[in-house]
Amino acid sequence: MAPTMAELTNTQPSTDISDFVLHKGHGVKGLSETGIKSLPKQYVQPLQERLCMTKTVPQDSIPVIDISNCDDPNVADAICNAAERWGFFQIVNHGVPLEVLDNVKQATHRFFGLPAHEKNKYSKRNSCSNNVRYGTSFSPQAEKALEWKDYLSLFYVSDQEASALWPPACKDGVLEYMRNSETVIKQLLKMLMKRLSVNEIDEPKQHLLMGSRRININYYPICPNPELTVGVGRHSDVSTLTFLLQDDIGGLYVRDLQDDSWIHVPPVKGSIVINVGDALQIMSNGRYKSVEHRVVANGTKNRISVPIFVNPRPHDMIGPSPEVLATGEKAIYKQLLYSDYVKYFFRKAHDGKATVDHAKI
Ligand SMILES: O=C(O)CCC(=O)C(=O)O
Ligand SMILES: [Fe+2]
Repeated sequence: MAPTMAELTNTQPSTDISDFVLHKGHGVKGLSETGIKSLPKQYVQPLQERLCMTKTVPQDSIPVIDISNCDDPNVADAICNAAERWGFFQIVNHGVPLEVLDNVKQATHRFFGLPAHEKNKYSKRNSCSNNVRYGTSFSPQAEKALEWKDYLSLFYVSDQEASALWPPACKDGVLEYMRNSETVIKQLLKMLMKRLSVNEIDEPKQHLLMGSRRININYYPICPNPELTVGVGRHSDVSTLTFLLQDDIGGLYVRDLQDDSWIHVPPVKGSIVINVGDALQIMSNGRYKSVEHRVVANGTKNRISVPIFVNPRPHDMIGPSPEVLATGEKAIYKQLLYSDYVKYFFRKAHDGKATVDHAKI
């Protein structure tokens, strides 16, 4: 049984908290549910990593784009302009049924609602596959301060593997959401690549752009002293595109490239948040922006999100597209093996744009 608040407080040695959260699999959700009243010290972030509300701009927002008519050149323009200017946008009327979005949110709550010992079957230590991983924070062994988030990360190989290995509590909802997202992901990539003079997405290009997918289900429980920590620290994604469903709580902030402020991404019913990842920034030779973002912790509400990271395959080489360089533009990024790039990202704590800077020539 989970300890009570009196048994598990800030006065406990940090090894007890780590054992409870990390090793026994209670996660920060379990910690939050003990009724803990103050933030354990290992979650206290350095000042510069907390989001200072004076650096947020409440009146600004990223574009919300209606994509019901994908063949309309104005829609493609809006998508490509947003990818260049913001690196982030929301789409509505995208064709993924509301019911599918609701089902995957329910599936997420079902998984995190399981007892710790059930979730812990999928931890790094216990999981029977590297493609299924339950964990907490981002990279606890590399971090000086932990992040207030639990997750289940699922690397998709095939429906058959997913059926055999993914947790029964969530697999159907997650698979349904993945299947339903495929058409719109292809449409978005087609529009984005056209502006880069890639007029046809043939099979090799399709593999490079979306040859592998990872889906995470994230849980950000109620946090004591949310102002002292983060849900997710500043980072950009290593994907080509990220396709993110959030619930109605809010808390995701995006860096405004023009003035360094942070902009909230408000929940819009039925919308999907799309962001450019590092792989697309590299392939576009810097034209599309993989922008830093972060999630704040919340003192009164639990939040979930479900990102699909649309990626190259691990063994693909990524670099600026030949079509982009055909005009004589100078490459600003090296050619890299995608799996090396991803390993570099996961070896360290979240650190803003350091991963993509590492790919510069
Ligand atoms: O929870 C969110 O809204 C964003 C999560 C995120 O940025 C990520 O998982 O990479
Ligand atoms: Fe992200």
